[in-house]
Amino acid sequence: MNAKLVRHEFADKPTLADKLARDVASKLDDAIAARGKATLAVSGGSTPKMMFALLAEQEIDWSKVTITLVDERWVDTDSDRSNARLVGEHLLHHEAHTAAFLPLFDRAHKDDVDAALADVGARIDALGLPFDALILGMGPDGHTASFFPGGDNLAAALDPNGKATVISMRAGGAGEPRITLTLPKVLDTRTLYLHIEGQDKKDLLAQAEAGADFPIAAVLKQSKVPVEVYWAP
Ligand SMILES: O=C1O[C@H](COP(=O)(O)O)[C@@H](O)[C@H](O)[C@H]1O
Repeated sequence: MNAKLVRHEFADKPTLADKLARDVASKLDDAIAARGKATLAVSGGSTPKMMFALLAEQEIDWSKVTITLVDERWVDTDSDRSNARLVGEHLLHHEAHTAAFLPLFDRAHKDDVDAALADVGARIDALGLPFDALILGMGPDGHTASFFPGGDNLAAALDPNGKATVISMRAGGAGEPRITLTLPKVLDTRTLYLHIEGQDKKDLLAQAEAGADFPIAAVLKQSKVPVEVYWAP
C-alpha cells in the first residue's frame, strides 16, 4: 500500500518556508486547543533554516510546545554538525523562545551512541506519541531521518513492526554515528511533512515513487499517514 502524497509546490524557497511555517504552527495551535499541549519533531541539515526562522515568529502558545529531533549526528552541541545547535540557533527564538526542547544527543554517553538509546528512547516515549507534527527532510542520496543507504542498522530502522523508539546508524555517507527515530515512530504523527528543495530532490522522490530503492521509499510505501510534500526549486 502506498501513502497518500499531498503535493504543495511553490515558486521559490522563501514562499515555501513561509507557508510551511504557518501550516505547522496551525497544527500546533490546533493540538494545544484540543489537548493543552503540542509536540513537534524536526529534521536537521541545511534545508530547514529559513523555515525555522519563520516558524519561530508564529504567534502560538509556545510554552505548551515540546520540540524534538527526528535524527541527530552524535556530536556535542558546540559542533556545527549538530542538529540541536541548528534548532537552538534558528528556531528557539522570538515567539518560540518558551518552547521546550528535547535533544537526542546525550552527553552522558557522548562516546557511545548505543549506550544512550534506552534513555533517549524513554524520554521520547514520555512525550506521549503520536507527535502532532513531524517534518522530514531528504538528502541527495535518498536518505531521510538517518535512514542512510547501506546503514548498519537500516533494516532494523525500517522494520514496520520494530519496537524500538530510536536506533543508531553508521554509514559511509553519514559522517559521524547517528541516532534516529525508527520508521514506526516517524509515522506515529498526526501530520507528516516532507520538506525538499531543488529539482534533483524532486526527481529523486519521483524515482522513489516509481520503485527505486532509496530509504525515502519506506515513507512512501505505507498507509498509516499521508505525506504532505512541500517543494520549491
Ligand atoms: O543529515 C541530515 O540530512 C538530511 C537532509 O539534509 P539537507 O542538508 O539535504 O537538507 C536531514 O533531513 C537530516 O535531518 C539530517 O540529519
